[in-house]
Amino acid sequence: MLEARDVTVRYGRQVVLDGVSLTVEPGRVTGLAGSSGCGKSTLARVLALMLRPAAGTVTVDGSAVRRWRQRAPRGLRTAVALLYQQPRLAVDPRLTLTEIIAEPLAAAGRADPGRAAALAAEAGLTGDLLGRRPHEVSDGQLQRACVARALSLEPRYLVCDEMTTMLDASTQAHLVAVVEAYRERSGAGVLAVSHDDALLARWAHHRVRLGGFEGLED
Ligand SMILES: Nc1ncnc2c1ncn2[C@@H]1O[C@H](COP(=O)(O)OP(=O)(O)OP(=O)(O)O)[C@@H](O)[C@H]1O
Repeated sequence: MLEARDVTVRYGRQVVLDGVSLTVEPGRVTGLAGSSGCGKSTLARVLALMLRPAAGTVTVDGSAVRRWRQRAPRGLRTAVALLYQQPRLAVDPRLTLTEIIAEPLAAAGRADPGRAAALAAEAGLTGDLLGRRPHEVSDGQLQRACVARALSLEPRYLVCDEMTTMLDASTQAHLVAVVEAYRERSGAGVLAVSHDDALLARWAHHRVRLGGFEGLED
């Protein structure tokens, strides 16, 4: 289980999360909804070990997180993958899509071009796109590469923060299907953050609304 308990986050004097708790179970999709600015992305970053909360705890399959971002132990860092709304902010613009997808495997000393190619194909990237750099592809194509990259180290949890919000309906459906296929074969848990209630109604096993109705689930 990926769990945030009593998490508080402040930006300066603004309290963005005040004692919030949320769990993501293996093999299940938790939907996180809530109005704009209520702190969904902040909670997503805390759960992806990218942001240290001012108070509260995060545990990954029972291991308490004590160090964050690059200081977190590799085993914990790679257990949770984060997908953002804007893929252009998440990639090195100098790399080709193949290099972007292969990067985590190479960094882990497990370079495997065949696996990177298979992930790219599963994410719907055709061969002609793989040698291109981010500025030569669309947002949807770049997000496909980010999804392939996120799956490369077989994370136990995926945090999808408005992963498909900017994309057309068919790309959205395909990327959700790729994440779902991965979840079903790996047993990974998914946190799907979205302001799109219709998407969460289709995708999530249960939904949590942040802000005002904290803890209310359906
Ligand atoms: N790095 C930051 N520094 C200061 N304030 C921030 C920072 N990041 C977010 N905030 C503020 O914290 C609040 C919560 O932001 P957050 O992005 O977590 O909300 P959200 O629910 O994901 O919103 P949206 O649905 O619009 O993406 C907002 O008021 C935002 O302005």
